[in-house]
Amino acid sequence: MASRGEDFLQRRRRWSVAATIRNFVGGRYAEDTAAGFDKVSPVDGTVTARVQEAGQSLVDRAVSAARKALHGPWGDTSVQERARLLRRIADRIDERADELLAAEVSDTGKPVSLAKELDIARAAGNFRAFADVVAATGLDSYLTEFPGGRALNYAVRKPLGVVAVIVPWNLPLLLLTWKVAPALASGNTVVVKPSELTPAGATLLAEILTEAGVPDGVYNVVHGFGPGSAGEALTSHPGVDGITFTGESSTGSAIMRAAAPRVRPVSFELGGKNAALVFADADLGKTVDGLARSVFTNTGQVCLCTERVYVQREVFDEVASGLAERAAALRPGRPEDPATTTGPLISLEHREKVLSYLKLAEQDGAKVVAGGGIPAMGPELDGGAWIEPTLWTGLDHSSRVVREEVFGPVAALIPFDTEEEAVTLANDTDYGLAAAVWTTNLERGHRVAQRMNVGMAWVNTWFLRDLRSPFGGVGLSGIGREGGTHSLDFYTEPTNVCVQL
Ligand SMILES: NC(=O)C1=CN([C@@H]2O[C@H](COP(=O)(O)OP(=O)(O)OC[C@H]3O[C@@H](n4cnc5c(N)ncnc54)[C@H](O)[C@@H]3O)[C@@H](O)[C@H]2O)C=CC1
Ligand SMILES: O=C(O)/C=C/C=C(\O)C(=O)O
Repeated sequence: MASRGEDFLQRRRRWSVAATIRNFVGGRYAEDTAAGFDKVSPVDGTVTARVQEAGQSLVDRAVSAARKALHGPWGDTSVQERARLLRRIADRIDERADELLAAEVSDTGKPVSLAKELDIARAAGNFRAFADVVAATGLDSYLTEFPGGRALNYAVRKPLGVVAVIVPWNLPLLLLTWKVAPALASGNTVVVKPSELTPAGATLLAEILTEAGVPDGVYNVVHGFGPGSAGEALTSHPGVDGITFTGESSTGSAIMRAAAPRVRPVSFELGGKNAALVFADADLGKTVDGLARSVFTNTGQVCLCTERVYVQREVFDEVASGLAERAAALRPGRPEDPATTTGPLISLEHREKVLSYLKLAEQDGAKVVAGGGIPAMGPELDGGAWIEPTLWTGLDHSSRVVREEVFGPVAALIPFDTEEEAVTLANDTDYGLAAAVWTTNLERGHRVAQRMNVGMAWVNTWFLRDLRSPFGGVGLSGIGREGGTHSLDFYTEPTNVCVQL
């Protein structure tokens, strides 16, 4: 085992990320592993770190450490103690926000301004929100009357146990803490497998949790890939009691198969092909602002991003040209440059996927009204995964571009005539994560939002979050809900006690 002190010192260098990113097991960095892989910057294609890949034996050790911690003093902590601990973690995140920011930016290449406002703020916010939720939430109790007697029924929550947390690369710290905070609030221990593309933040969080007083073995990190690597070893591990996952729908299916033999609970937040519905009565200025945010935020790499924009015919041209202007105004560049308003895609491999849809759109007869290719970034940045924000009109609803999740800064704009037609088009998808309705007619806003076959529908806004609300999707977009007490429902098992009086 490497000493904890050495690593802390190494990692305290502001704005730089340690050259070696290691696994964290039982409260310590694990010894060097035989296998490893490079972390490549999406900004310029340079190698920024070497990541130690966990094999089966290290995953075994991580799960054992988590099990041992569950049966140690952590298992006896009260809800109030855990709520206090979560608040200390949030405070420590604030104190080390610059280092987390450096890790997030190095992981993803996203603009510093975005990472600061969205990801780092939410990391602390997630711990505070679940401290509040767990402290305030009780369970049902009933006085049960029956002929000749009465009984008291009440339920107590117990932690699920050892939870595997598998997260993707698009909002790595936000999504990790969104799962780790309620898992710890509920008294579980976790083994985290961050995306192989974004390993730094989860590792730094291990130090922060340890400093805040999280006992050894409660939070473990194993690095690696999915199939044949740490991801598969973890999700198929018999010592894991539940799996929470965010990522692609097909990965969700693979994880479900891994969970099936022992019938373990899963919570899945998967992909989306989210629609925006713009009615002619919408405030078009605000709508185009909102649409631009919903299509282009994080270079379109948020599961909630809009990729289908249905616009009532009489305002179609105005909305299309307004949104195209917004696309053209986005400034790609280095994350730390204050003028930068958009980052690269996560990797050259992901850019290949997005480019394949750009090509397909043209083959399917799309008119490209913005972007459509790779921007010239200059010799320093041309090795990065840059892509132009892209908008299409003229695509048929049957095109794969309109039906499949692209996960980039792209959208197809499609006209409609009636509310009924808009609702039918928006719901004509295998996914069902999010939708946004843009109208000044609030009656219509409520009506249409409620008819959306999704987990989350916004009216005149997008990605406005209350962390107590249910978050998740239907169809290919997921199983279950997280957020507020919905998270506690996943991360705990209630035991009902019935006492005859
Ligand atoms: N929230 C969303 O909707 C997201 C969607 N995507 C989409 O998924 C595509 C692929 O991106 P990936 O990063 O490869 O997403 P992914 O779903 O394959 O990976 C997400 C996480 O799951 C792990 N994983 C993959 N296969 C696994 C397996 N069989 N068992 C256990 N863990 C496994 C990965 O290592 C990573 O930590 C992207 O091009 C994008 O379109 C990616 C990230 C998030
Ligand atoms: O919890 C949130 O506010 C955001 C979640 C976003 C995703 O799940 C995603 O992009 O995968």
